[in-house]
Amino acid sequence: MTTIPIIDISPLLALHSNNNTVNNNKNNDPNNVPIKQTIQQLATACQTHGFFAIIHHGVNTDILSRAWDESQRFFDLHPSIKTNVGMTEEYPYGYENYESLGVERSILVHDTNTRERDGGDGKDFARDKVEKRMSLGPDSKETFSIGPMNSIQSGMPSRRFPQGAPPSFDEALTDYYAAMEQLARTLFRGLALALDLNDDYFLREGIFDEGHQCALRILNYPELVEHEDVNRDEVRIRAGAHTDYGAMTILKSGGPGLQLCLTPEEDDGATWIDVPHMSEAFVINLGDLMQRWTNDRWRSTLHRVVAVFDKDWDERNQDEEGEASHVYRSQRRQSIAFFVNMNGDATVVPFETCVDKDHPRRYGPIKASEHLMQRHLRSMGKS
Ligand SMILES: O=C(O)CCC(=O)C(=O)O
Ligand SMILES: [Fe+2]
Repeated sequence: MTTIPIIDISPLLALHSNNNTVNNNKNNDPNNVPIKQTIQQLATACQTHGFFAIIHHGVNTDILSRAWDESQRFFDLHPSIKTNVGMTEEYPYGYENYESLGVERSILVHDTNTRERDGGDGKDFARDKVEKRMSLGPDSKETFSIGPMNSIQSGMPSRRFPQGAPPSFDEALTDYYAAMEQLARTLFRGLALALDLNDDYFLREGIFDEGHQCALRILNYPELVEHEDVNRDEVRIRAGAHTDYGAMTILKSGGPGLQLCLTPEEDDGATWIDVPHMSEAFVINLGDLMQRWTNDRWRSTLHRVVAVFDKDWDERNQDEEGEASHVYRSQRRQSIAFFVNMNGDATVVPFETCVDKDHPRRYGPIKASEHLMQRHLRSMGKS
């Protein structure tokens, strides 16, 4: 299959009624025909590519458009406002600016504290530095993330929003986060049934409850402009190839560019296929934790974001006769990723339904938070 399936998840929404339990109502019965079809489509998609698009998901369009518009406005703010909640070791959210050259690495972490510590002169120095790095583009992307609402149960730090950004930004992200939590619960019911488990398997206390560690990240890929003399056969990377760490990711993207890898490794022979952009859909991809949990039956697939160029005129670059030359323009791209992570203390051991004599257990038990930490350290080259 050279594209990802589009799955209508409306039959799953009914599974959510009546205090999250499946009752005898026909629409809520996992054996009814539309639900069975959806479950079958999910099982096939998770096993083939670990990627699928969902439609008829029931997410309120006002929540979507507010989060979208507020994100765009946020990224248009002055760097000194955007960077005032920086990502640090104790606060793994906030603002980051990456260089996307195959490997993602943070090139900018400045927060208010750094500036305050720098004293009077330091303020200007820090701002200068921020702006220099911001103008490093074109191969850059910037992100802002928030963690769970419930810091006590999740054990994660309380949310921080940048001073100077409007309260409507905080509200829009908070509402979007809540809508994604609900969508994650709906999807979890479908995924559990696709694994022959009880529909509330993932939603049990201590596994995915108020103490989960989901993270919401808004992303901005600035516009890229290149001149005709650049080698057009070379792929321009906007987000380097990676797999996501957690259970799954719910992605809303604003344009083409996302690709998934059909081969397990990114090497010279790697085959990349485009994930089609559909404005009304979310793209779901499974993460490493789900691959481990399913004993490698389901896939956490390597993906990346590349620049898609259109030929355009360069009005700024006219010759003596006033003739403009060509440039190649890749539009600014925005996306919102919701990383679905379990409760930190949830123990993950391959499901019984994924282990048999032909598929012996490949992994021992691990706590979800320990798995995330291992993945994080590996990405930083520390393990
Ligand atoms: O921006 C996108 O479309 C994908 C982002 C992504 O894969 C990620 O943040 O993990
Ligand atoms: Fe990703």
